[in-house]
Amino acid sequence: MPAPLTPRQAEQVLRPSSTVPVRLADLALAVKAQGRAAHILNDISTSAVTGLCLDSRAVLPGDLYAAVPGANRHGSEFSAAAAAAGASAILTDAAGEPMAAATGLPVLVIDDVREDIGLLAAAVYGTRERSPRLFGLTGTNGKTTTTYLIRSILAALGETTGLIGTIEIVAGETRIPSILTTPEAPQLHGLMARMAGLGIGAAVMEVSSHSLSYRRVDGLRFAVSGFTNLTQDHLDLHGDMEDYYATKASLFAPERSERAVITVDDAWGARLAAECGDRALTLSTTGDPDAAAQWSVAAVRPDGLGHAFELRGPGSTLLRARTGLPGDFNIANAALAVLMVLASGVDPAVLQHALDTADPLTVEVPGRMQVICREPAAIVDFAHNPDALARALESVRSTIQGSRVIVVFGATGQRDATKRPIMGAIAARHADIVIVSDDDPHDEEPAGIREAVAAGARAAIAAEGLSSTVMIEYPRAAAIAKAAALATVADTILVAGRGHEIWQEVKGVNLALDDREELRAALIANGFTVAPGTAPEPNDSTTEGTEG
Ligand SMILES: CC(=O)N[C@H]1[C@@H](OP(=O)(O)OP(=O)(O)OC[C@H]2O[C@@H](n3ccc(=O)[nH]c3=O)[C@H](O)[C@@H]2O)O[C@H](CO)[C@@H](O)[C@@H]1O[C@H](C)C(=O)N[C@@H](C)C(=O)N[C@H](CCC(=O)O)C(=O)O
Ligand SMILES: Nc1ncnc2c1ncn2[C@@H]1O[C@H](COP(=O)(O)OP(=O)(O)OP(=O)(O)O)[C@@H](O)[C@H]1O
Repeated sequence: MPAPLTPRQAEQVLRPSSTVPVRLADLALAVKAQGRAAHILNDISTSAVTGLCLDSRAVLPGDLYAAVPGANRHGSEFSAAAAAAGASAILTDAAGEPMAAATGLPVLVIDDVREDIGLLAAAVYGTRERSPRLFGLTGTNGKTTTTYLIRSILAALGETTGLIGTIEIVAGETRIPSILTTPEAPQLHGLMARMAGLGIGAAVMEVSSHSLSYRRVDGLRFAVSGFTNLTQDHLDLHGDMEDYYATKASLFAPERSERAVITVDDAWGARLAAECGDRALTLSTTGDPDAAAQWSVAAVRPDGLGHAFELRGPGSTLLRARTGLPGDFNIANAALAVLMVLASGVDPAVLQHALDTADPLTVEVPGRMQVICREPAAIVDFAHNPDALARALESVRSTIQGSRVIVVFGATGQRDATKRPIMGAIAARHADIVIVSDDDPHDEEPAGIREAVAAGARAAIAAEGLSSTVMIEYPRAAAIAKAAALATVADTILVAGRGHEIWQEVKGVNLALDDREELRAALIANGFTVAPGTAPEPNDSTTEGTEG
């Protein structure tokens, strides 16, 4: 496995090949124009910057290093490191001023760096003038899958599209694994400028609730934003569902998103649609004839591993589509992708032609309902919250008499602990054999996490009279091996929670672990024939494109 790129190498490949220097004084004026204070220390009238960066470890020569207060440290503690890396100036707040000024570099001091970081990143990279047409996806589940589907439809329409999300960042020939689902504002604006420089006309990105909380998408204007669904997740950050909703909903503010496509299958979607008014297209995927939506999924029928369906819109508008992706929820993702492309202004007849001729909704999404073997059916999926796990388990249940569902999963350490027993109970309800193992324990003791998940499963079995069996197996590779050893050809194995991930973090150490590889090897060891891998994966090296 090639070594991961260093933060500086990653920064280098995600930036535009050149930028016009921007004077610090002009950046100060941009902040003041918003009615906020700004002053410059150690100034020389020619102070100018060619990039913006939030991390001293990624600073490139000529950058403005943005030193923000974090959960652990104030970024100004890294001022000297940023200066040593070649930063031309530092952007910080009053608390960061002394350490930043001590470097002798010019320092732009403003009240709250995160509040203006989008504005400043847009100014440094000129993204207000030149940026790809942007599609944004938010919601608890389905963002990654839907971004791949949109990109695939746009490719079928002859368009090259950039991609930013949990799995990877793709900008032309550059393709690198992601650190964050939604990068920080400076990197996003740099990427937009890079893509524009490469002649990439559209970009599709996941917008996490963290990114909205941390103002990472500030200064971007989305042509179309889409909402998948909202169920429990990230309550460690948001505290309650109301805050989680309000954060997600902020993507759809008129100054941020021109158009919206909102799945109204849950009450949160219905509320968001009401708040968006005319800017939103609404989508119902439940088959409920009384659903109040402009577009609805109808005439669903199984087609290979996936489904064919119709999208019925206002008047007699009709689009026919099919997706080869397993899982009922992928109908919803596919429908949302189609409508987002439609909402971007593509002619319905042209879109229908692309859907009919290129099968764009059958693209493989790494680690999302990824089929490793057909007999037994063995699937790796990223489901790592209660709703996703329930829906993934429901959708893999075979109709073969006597077939069992075996699930392997765990829960992440140092994240929303309330999910653990809930997910255990869901597994006990939907699977016959529940093998509880580790996810990313991070710094938490793994035994306690496993026990909390298993306790939820056992409690559900006792309370609901379920017949499922619960066992604890670790490390995760052993749990996967156990599942393969227990399986017969009629059974289904679902390895849930880690999807495309290739590193497991245990107490600060990254251990190589790829569920797909472990599952393949375990199945082969038990005499089963596995499906060949099809999707090329991003690796930790990158090919750079030529800017046009
Ligand atoms: C909880 C969270 O989101 N934290 C983010 C936050 O970190 P922090 O406040 O702890 O930062 P800190 O460690 O105190 O450091 C303060 C500042 O010093 C800088 N620093 C730090 C060390 C150094 O050597 N040099 C340096 O410049 C840091 O870049 C930071 O700006 O600011 C950092 C700088 O941008 C982020 O990298 C970091 O994301 C961490 C890595 C993270 O794991 N975030 C996750 C939870 C996240 O955002 N996830 C969502 C998806 C969630 C989902 O849907 O599953 C995402 O969009 O990725
Ligand atoms: N529309 C959906 N509704 C419910 N569950 C879904 C939906 N789409 C996908 N899932 C489930 O959620 C998992 C994650 O899917 P995906 O990566 O597409 O979503 P995501 O929103 O990007 O998730 P994350 O933010 O956690 O990366 C899938 O592996 C699948 O189990």
